[in-house]
Amino acid sequence: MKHFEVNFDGLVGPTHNYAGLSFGNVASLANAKSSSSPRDAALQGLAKMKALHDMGMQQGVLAPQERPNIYALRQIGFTGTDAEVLAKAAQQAPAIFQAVCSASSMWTANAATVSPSADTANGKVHFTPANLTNKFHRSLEPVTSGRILKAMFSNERYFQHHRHLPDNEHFGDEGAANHTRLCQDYGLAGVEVFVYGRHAFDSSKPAPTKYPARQTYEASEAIARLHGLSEDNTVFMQQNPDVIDQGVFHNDVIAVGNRNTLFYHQEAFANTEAKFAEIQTKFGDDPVHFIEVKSAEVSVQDAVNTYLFNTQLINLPSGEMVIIAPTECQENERVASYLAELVTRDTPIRQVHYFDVKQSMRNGGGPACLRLRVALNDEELAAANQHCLMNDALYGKLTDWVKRHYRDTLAVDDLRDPALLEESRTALDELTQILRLGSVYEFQR
Ligand SMILES: N=C(N)NCCC[C@H](NC(=O)CCC(=O)O)C(=O)O
Repeated sequence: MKHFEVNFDGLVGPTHNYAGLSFGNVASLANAKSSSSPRDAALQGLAKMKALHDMGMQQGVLAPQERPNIYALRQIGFTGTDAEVLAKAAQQAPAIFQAVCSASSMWTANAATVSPSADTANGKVHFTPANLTNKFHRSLEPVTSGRILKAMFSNERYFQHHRHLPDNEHFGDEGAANHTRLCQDYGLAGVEVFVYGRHAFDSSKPAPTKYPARQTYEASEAIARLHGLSEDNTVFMQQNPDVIDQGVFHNDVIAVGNRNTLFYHQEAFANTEAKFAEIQTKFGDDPVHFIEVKSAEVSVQDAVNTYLFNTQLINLPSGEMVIIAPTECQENERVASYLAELVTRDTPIRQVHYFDVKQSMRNGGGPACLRLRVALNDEELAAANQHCLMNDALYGKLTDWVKRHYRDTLAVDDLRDPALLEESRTALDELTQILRLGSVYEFQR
C-alpha cells in the first residue's frame, strides 16, 4: 500500500480584500484598506498548486466560501432583498459588513484538523472543522467548511467527520495551523503535536498580554479525544506567549513539521526541552531532527515579516525533503542567506523553492496557511472526490474560470456593490459543478 501527504490548497474567493480584520496579525493590520486583486490572488494560488503537482506531489483544491455572507447579516437583523441587506449593512455597520465579505476561507490550514487513519482508534481519517471563534469574520467558516470536506471525503468506510467545537472562545480552535504531525512514514502511526496559546479554564497559567491566543489547550484536547488519538501518540505544547505578542498569531508562523523533522524558531515554544524529550520518546527509536533557528540567525521579527516558518516542508517522490517558501524570504537578505546555508547542512532539507503568493501574504497568509494536509493511503485517496485533485486539465479549467469571473482589482468600497454578490454566486455555482461538490452553499439550498 502506498501513502501520501495530499495538500489541499484553498482557492481564493472572488471577494479577496484587505480589511484589517485580524488584530494580532501584523500583515492584516498593516495592509488594511489597500486595494487587492482577487484575480491575481487566485492565479498565484493556482500556480503554486500546479507547480507542486508538476513536482510529482498529490495536490488538491478546496473550494472558497460564499461572500458577502448575507445570511450572517440577516441573522443580526438586516432585512429586505439581498441588495437591500447589503446596502443597509454597508451604511449602518461598515465594520461588520467588511467582516462578512472576507475571503478568509482561502487559508485552509485553518479549515480543520485532520488525523490520518494510522493514528486513530477506529482506523478512519478524522476531520473536525475549526470553529475560529477568535475572529468574527472567520467564525463564519466552519459550517460550510464541514460541508465542503464532506463533499470531498464522503465515503464513510474511510472518513469520519465531526461537528466543530462549541462556538465559544474557551474552545477556540484554529485547526491545522496549530497542529503538526511527525512520523517515520505517512502510513505509520505518528506523533500528533498540538500547540496551544493559553489555558481557558486555568487563568494561573501563562498567556499573552497584548495579542489574543486563538487556540486553547482545552480545544486541542477535545480534538484529540474526538479523533480517538492515544496518549502515546499525542503531545500538547504551549506556544511561547511572548511570540504571540510579537505577531505570531498561529503556531505555523513560527514552526513547521514534516515526517521526522521539526523546523522551528528558538523562541517558538514554552518548556521546549521537556516537550521535545516527550516527542522523541513517543516517536520511537529513530531520531527526530529538531532544526532550531536561533534568534541570532533570524529574529522573530524577520520570521514574522518573511514567513520563514510558514513554509511547506514536503517530501518529493524522490524522497528528498524541500521547503516551499514565499518570495518574501528571498527578498530578505538574512533569511535568504539562512536558507541558502540550511540546505548545505546535515539535515533532511535539501532544496528551497520560492513562490509568489504576495496577495495572500499581505493578509498574513503564507504557503503553509494556504494548504490543508491530509495524509492518505492509496485506497483512501481513491475514495476521495477525484474532481478536487489537481491535474493539467483541472488547472486549465480553474484558471479559465478565474479569468472569466474574478475582478482584477477590488477596493474595500467596491464590496458594497450588489453586482459582486451576483458575480460571486455565479462563479461558485459553476465551481461546484467543476469540482462536483453538490449544493454546499446556502444560495444553492
Ligand atoms: N497562519 C495561518 N494558518 N493562516 C493565516 C490566516 C490569516 C488570516 N488573515 C485574515 O483573516 C485577514 C483578513 C483581512 O484583514 O482582511 C487570519 O488572521 O486568520
